[in-house]
Parts: sequence; structure tokens; C-alpha cells
Amino acid sequence: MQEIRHGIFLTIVILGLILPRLILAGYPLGSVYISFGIFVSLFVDAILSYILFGSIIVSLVYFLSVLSLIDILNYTNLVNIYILFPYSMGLATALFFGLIIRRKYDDEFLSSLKKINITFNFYTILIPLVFLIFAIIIYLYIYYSQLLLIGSFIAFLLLLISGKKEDSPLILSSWIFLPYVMSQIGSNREEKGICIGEIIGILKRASFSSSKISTNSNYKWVSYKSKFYINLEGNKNFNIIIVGGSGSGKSHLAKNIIRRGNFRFLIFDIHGEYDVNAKRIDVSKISINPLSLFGQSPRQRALEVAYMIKSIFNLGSLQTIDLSNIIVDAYGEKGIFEDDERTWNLPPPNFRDVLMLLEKKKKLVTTSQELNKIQSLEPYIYFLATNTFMDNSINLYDLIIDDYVLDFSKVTIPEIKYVIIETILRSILAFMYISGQSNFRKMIVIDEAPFILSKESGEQLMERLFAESRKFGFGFILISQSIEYVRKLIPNTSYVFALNIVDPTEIDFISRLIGGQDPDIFKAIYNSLPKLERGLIITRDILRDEIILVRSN
Ligand SMILES: Nc1ncnc2c1ncn2[C@@H]1O[C@H](COP(=O)(O)OP(=O)(O)OP(=O)(O)O)[C@@H](O)[C@H]1O
Repeated sequence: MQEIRHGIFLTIVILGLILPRLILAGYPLGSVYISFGIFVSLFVDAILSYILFGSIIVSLVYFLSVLSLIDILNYTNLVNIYILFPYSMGLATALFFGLIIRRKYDDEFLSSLKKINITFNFYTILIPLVFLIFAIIIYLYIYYSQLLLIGSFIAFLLLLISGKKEDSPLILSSWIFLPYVMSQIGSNREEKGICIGEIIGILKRASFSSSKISTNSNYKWVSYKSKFYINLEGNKNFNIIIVGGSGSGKSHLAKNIIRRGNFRFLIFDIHGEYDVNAKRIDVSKISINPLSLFGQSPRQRALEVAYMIKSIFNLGSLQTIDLSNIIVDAYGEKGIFEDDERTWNLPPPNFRDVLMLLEKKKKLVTTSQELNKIQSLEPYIYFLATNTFMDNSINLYDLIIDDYVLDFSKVTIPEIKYVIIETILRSILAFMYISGQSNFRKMIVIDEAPFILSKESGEQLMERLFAESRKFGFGFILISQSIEYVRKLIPNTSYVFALNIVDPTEIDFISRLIGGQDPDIFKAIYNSLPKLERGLIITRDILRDEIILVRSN
């Protein structure tokens, strides 16, 4: 942590100034031996400051801190132009080797300036001001020093920028703690949104790591302590993707987001593991009619249903077209026609009606080719003509208005499970279009997202939902053990949370996704992902453009 780093450094600086004088006690203060001892310690201090703080600017300000200490320790004989020499030599040496090892220069202080987030209030101004007045009194009337007075004034200005009023007493220390105050700039985070845990590390170019997760890279986890908020309102969409291996804490994290968020939710609970406060529906006990129109035209819905069946059973293109035509005919049998919108509200057919229509058509065909065509569709319709798909035993729009958990754990046939999920998601999409733009907030959680995304029609539907749902007030939390299936959705996702992963291909892809182009960052994430304990998350804080390690709670 910053406090420890600065504490260690200042202790070493003070020891470096005092020890030569103590060890060489017999010699006068201005003697060559004592001066040489102090010069060596200043050379070492400069190198150390660069290693610890990674910023030439901070190191230079620390030189002023050292000057202040020399002033306070009353080493008047030393305050001359020559003491600049060992310090600047040390800094040049550190910079030279730093550039060789790290290959490029980036300054921690300069990058923190980009993250300044100033929020003034009465106390963030008043408290530093009180300490500034004290400092003025001390350095003008008690211990006259223009140098220290200037330091206090700069510390005051930096404290106003950092907004850390609790650090105000440091103004009295003038230059001495100024580098610490500088390191606090840009470290205050926005505290808006849903708190899902604590940031415990930030991935930074550093010489040593302060976390037990080793990265074997120039980038290391530098300790940090702050709450982590996800601010969906401030983002371009409300979508979240959670990836991680089995038992890594994915559902735990999703539950926390929905419990703490200020929105309605609907959970597709594939394994029956969501013990949240909501209405529960045992999906094995309900029926849903996939042929419901949900405000769409019969042809459009017929195409969607045919495409869904194609995706499940791998139908050919011609079969899919035939199927869609038969479904359109089934709508016609119920008096629902493409060109008469008033009829779209009539009760829709179900798959039993489609099956009966197929039987009828079989009797009317004249060629064996036509008969084959119909017979090739029969098994699929037969499969779907179960009680589960008779009619809607629940009001699908209710699912949107209240908090619901749809428990799929007792639906054993994957194809049936899939049809139900896709049908409900289609009804949600239709609801969005019917209701129009809205400030309404609803989060839809899909556990085991690959289940839906592994089918072509499911993938296309999810892509549409991800891209369009924000303006209608909807967001999604998709949970997956594999990034493979969710990768197309990532451009429309605000947060990607990666938990413990051990599969090398997955690790490779996620490291690239979160780390970007830099090979050192990639390596750091690659090496960290398999070491994450349960509940530890690696993610990118988009607002501050930092990669962070979060402990979810
Ligand atoms: N941050 C956490 N703090 C405390 N307990 C946690 C945390 N994260 C997960 N757990 C616990 O660890 C167990 C496994 O977590 P969870 O079910 O969320 O994992 P998962 O990744 O969803 O697993 P699966 O893929 O097998 O469903 C649960 O008992 C959960 O309560």
C-alpha cells in the first residue's frame, strides 16, 4: 500500500541522514567523511525512490523532502548545490536501468493525473484550509522557512485535488509527505452504483508485488483498498458477463448484484440454485405456447419458430422453409392472417394443431415427393406437441413486472428446456418493442448461458437483446464457464468479470480480452487467472482504464 511504501522510504532517508553522523561521531559535521556518507545515502535514496514509486516527478519532489529534512535536522553545512549531485546521479542510474528492464517509460504520477475526479464539498475545503493556516503560522512566526511554507501551500493545493480531507494534517509536514499526497491524487473512486466487493489490487508496472498472486511479469498486483462499485447507469448498456470455472463464485456474484441493485429481476435458474427473495416458478409444472405471436405478424413468428426448431434439430434450409409455411397455414386455420392485423390477437394454434394440419395435408397430397416432405417434419412437430407447449399457463408479461426465479432444475429434456427459454426471451423482446423506450429497470440473469448461445437462433436472439435492450431499460447478466460462447456479445457488454479459470484456451482468450495488446499485461493476467481463490475477480474498470483485482463479498 502507498502508506507503507512512503513510510519505508522516509525511514530509510532519515536513517541515511542520521547514521553517518552517529557512526562518525568524532568528526565535525562538515567533514569529508560525514559528507561522503550522506552523499552515498542520497545516491541510494534516489534509486530507491524510483524503484518504489515509478515516477521521476515523485522522485524529484522527494528531493525537496530530503532538503526539508536536512533543513529540519539543522545540517546547515550540507545545504549547498553539491547535494544535488549524488541524488541526480542516483536518479539517472535508476532511470537508465529502469528503461533497459521495462523497455518503455511510463510515469505513475502522470497516469494518476488522468484519473482526477474532483468533488468539492464544504469539508474537503475547510479542513485543509485550517491546516494551511496552522502551517502559515508555524513557518512564518515559529520556525521561519520560506521553503517549508511553499511546500505546505503546494500540499494544500494537492489535497484539494485529491479530495482526501483525512490527509490534511500532512500539510504541516510541508514537502516531507508531499509525494505521499501526490500519490493519493486520482485514487479516490466514484462511489456510485452497486457495491459488489472490495478492490484489493491494481495491475501496474511495478518492481515488486504486494499481493500473494504472483504474475511473473513486469506488471504486478499492487495493493489497494477501496470498495468496488459497478455503475450500470453510467455505462452504455446494462449488460454483464461473468466467466469462471465450476465453483469459482459466479452465481454468488450474480446473486449479490441482483440483491443489491435497484431493479426488478428475472432469473433463468437452470440448476435451481438461486435462493433469492422472489416469486419462484417450477418450470416443469407450467406450459408455454411457442406459437404465441407476442404482437408480431404470423409469418415473422412462424419463421422464428421454424428457425428455432432448425437450430435444435439441425434441419436443412428447405425443411425449415416448409416448416415455416406449415406454421403460417396453422395460423390461417385459426383465422390469423398476415395482412389483417386485427386477427393477430386471436388465440394462436399450438403444435397439436400443426400436427393435425400435417395429417390433413398428408391426405391431400398427390405425389410421393410431397408426402415425404410432410413426413420428414412430422417427428419434430410430434416431439413439440406435448402438454408443455399447449398454451400459456402463466402470463409472460407478469415475469417482467415482478421479481421471478424460473427454476428449470426439474425440466430434464434439454430441447424442451431450450424451447421454453427461447420463447420467454422472445416474449421479452416483443414486450420491449410494444412498451417502447423506458426508464424501467429489469435485470435478466441467465445461468449456463452456453445452453442458449450454443444454438444459432439463441445466439442471434441474445445478440439482439444485448444490442437493443438498454433503451428499453433492460440489462442481462450472462454466466458462463466458457468465454467461447459469449465472445460475440462482448462489444455490447459493460462489465466482464473473470473468476478462477484453469482451462488454458479460456485463460488465453480472457487474458487477451481484458489485457488488450500489451504482452506484459497479457502475461500477468494469464498467470493470475488460475491462481484466483473463490470469489476473486479480475476485471477492467472502464471508467479509470485500470485492471483490478476484486474480492466479491
Ligand atoms: N465471494 C464469496 N464469498 C463467500 N462464499 C462464496 C463466494 N463466492 C462463492 N462462494 C461460495 O462458494 C460456493 C460456490 O459458489 P458458486 O455456486 O457461486 O460457484 P459457481 O461458479 O456458480 O459454480 P457452478 O459453476 O458450479 O455453478 C457457494 O457455496 C458459494 O456460497
